[in-house]
Amino acid sequence: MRCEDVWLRYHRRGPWVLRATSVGIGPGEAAVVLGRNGVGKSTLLQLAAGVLRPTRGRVVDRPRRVGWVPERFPADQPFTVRRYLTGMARVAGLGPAEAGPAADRWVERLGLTGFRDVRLPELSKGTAQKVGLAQAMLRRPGLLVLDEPWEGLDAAARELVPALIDEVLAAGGSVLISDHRGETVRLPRAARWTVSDGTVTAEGPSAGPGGPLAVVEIAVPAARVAHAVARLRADGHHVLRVRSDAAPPDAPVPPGEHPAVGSALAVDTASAAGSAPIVDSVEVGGGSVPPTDEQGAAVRAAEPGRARR
Ligand SMILES: Nc1ncnc2c1ncn2[C@@H]1O[C@H](COP(=O)(O)OP(=O)(O)OP(=O)(O)O)[C@@H](O)[C@H]1O
Repeated sequence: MRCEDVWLRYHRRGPWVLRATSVGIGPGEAAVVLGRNGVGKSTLLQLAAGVLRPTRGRVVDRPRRVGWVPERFPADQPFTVRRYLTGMARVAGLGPAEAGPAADRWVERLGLTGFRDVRLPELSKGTAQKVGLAQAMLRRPGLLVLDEPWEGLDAAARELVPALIDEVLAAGGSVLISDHRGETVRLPRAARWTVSDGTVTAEGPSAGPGGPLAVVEIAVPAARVAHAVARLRADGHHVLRVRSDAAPPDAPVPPGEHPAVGSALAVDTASAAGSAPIVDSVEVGGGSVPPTDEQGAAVRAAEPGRARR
């Protein structure tokens, strides 16, 4: 998605909120929109999402599927959570047989099970915000636009936001996100777009010390996945995906293989220069590696330029 010389004002003779704005993000990239209150962050996000049209200029290369989570989810609609999400899944193009299960999946994932049959106007702000997140993810978006997504969320849901972002990025989507609480320190690889006086200054994502990045695949016991992911994130790594590829419990484990039952695919995307990612696989599973070694192996392998020797 690219904004090309975009100008916006809300009224014909009103002040320009954005002037001559040219910024963009590509597949697998994220940008955090920063700036003081009222400076135009939401306006920029709405232009990117296609909710607003530029007064001048244009927005190009916007993916077909955009997930848009506004700062305040408009909960004044007379539907239950499940009915609303099922309807939104249909709007997003899912068939009648897929829409209900997709809604149910996201109800569960966002901890909304107890609110399934509650009408939207009766939800608290934070719960409504979760419904907003769910509707944006019903079909994985090519561009996910999140306006202050952490606002009003409880701790469990706040933890989920970076995971959703990672999923969109890992699938080759783009993410644009505004944040005045500084929560996006959790997204160290995101570009920073600062809005000030009607203009947007973009600073590219940091390649980190040592330049090119590596993707490291690690295997951990299923019971330790959450712990391993949390520690990798706390160390500033970018967890791309968690998958479960367990052998059936009774299946024999071939000699020399670890009986690992869960794995996390960490850590980083390819370098900004567009070179292919270096992929290395480090097995630390099987329950025989103490936590410190497990973490050490993952982090060592994630260091730029050291993944393949
Ligand atoms: N629908 C609207 N009609 C008229 N003016 C608007 C409208 N929406 C926003 N504005 C004005 O545009 C400017 C930018 O607003 P915007 O909501 O984009 O800022 P923001 O940086 O997201 O603010 P905040 O951090 O408080 O959410 C503000 O002066 C605001 O009053």
